[in-house]
Amino acid sequence: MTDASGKRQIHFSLLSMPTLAHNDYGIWRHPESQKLRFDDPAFWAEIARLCEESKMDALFLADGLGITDSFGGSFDVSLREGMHVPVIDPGLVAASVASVTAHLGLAVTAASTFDPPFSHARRMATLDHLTKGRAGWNVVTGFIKNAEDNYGVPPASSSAERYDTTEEFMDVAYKLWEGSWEDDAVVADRESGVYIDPDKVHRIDHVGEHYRSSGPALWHPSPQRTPVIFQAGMSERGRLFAAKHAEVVFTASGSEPDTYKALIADLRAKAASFGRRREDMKLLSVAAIVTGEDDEAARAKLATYEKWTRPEGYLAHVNALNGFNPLVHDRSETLIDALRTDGFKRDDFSAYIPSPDITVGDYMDIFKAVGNMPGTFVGSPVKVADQLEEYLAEYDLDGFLLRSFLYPNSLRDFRDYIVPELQRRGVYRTEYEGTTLRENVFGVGQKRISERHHASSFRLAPISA
Ligand SMILES: Cc1cc2nc3c(=O)[nH]c(=O)nc-3n(C[C@H](O)[C@H](O)[C@H](O)COP(=O)(O)O)c2cc1C
Repeated sequence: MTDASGKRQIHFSLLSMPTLAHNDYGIWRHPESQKLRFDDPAFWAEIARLCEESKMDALFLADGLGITDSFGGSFDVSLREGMHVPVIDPGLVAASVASVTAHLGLAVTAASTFDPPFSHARRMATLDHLTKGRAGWNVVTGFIKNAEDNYGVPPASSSAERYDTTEEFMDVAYKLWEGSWEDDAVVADRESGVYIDPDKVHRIDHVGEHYRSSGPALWHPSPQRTPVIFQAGMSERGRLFAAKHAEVVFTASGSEPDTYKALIADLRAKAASFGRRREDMKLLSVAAIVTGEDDEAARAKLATYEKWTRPEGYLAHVNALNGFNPLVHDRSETLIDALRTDGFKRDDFSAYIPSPDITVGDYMDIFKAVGNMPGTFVGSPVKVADQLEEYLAEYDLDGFLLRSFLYPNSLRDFRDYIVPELQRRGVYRTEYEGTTLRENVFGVGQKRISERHHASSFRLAPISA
């Protein structure tokens, strides 16, 4: 999106998780950290308000439905580090901040693998109602073995198979959101006493390979109907899925520049092959900002974050995503050799591995010096704003999914230092444009999913804006 002067507008959402440690391992021990309160609604109210005061598109909440046993086949590292455990239900956390915010989108991660589409579609519609159109859904297919065991679902034979099943899950959900109730089904006519016009509510009668659902949807259409779809597919199949379904795609900026550029170009090309336009899909890159009054203040903050960081959590987290365990290799081995020994193909390590040319030891050290992690911007507001603008232009991105090191201080720094600087440059909103999440991502008037999106093929009739 550009403003009247044609400047590329930057989008931000906060990447968080209702757990102790997500992308901030060990920093909960910082004397000013409030992260131990991750189960306190007052904590989330403060975080949500800070996001809204910073005019972010959304608070994005990650989730995982099992404990990872990344290292050594036990839960010990995850438990010791509080790495995504305990984790409370992000959908309920999102609902708890609905009434303390008025503009902020609330994007919730939910896996397609464990719940039937009907109950998921109902929960998202409820969130969209409670927020008056600010719900988002981060579609994940679930990759944690313990989650499959918890839910008693048979393990998928491959990630591609999970995506295939998820395709059908999406269609059932779209049918329920878009194709069950007509816009004017609720008449609420006091005179006749009729609340719903029965002719305007329809069964969906879905019978597929994996799911059956008759409908009608049990809920009336919410402001956005389909929530804004977020997704982070990185594999070939995952990118194809993102290109078809995602309205906001976020990518981890962990690769070599050329690989990362190719990944972004590929996502855009794949989206075009589904008949979607450049502006129909926003691409965000995961980033972290450490800032203060000047460079020196920012560096001093970074030093305290690094003092408290525990790399074990990062290593276990990344391992859970990419399956690579550096601890079984010699520190002097080059990363590319280690990856090849472990059976990785070049394509597999595009996302979470900064450069295959470094050694295994260098790789592990990145997670100690968190300031050196890819996508980390450290410095004065002017320096960081320069870097953010350059980064977006260089990689053809639309914005950032921000990690926060120190809760809530890093968010206050973003609000107080970076937001005014970007606004001064005319590249960041000073007020929310619309009332729904989709409008704030795509522009006023775009409450409903685009007619170029696959979901719209399930619509019953022309929909009033
Ligand atoms: C920033 C970011 C956040 C993610 N959050 C979650 C999450 O909360 N839950 C989850 O199961 N997967 C999450 N993922 C994993 C992705 O959904 C996806 O599985 C991963 O990027 C690998 O892509 P692939 O499935 O195409 O192999 C996240 C990925 C990224 C880059």
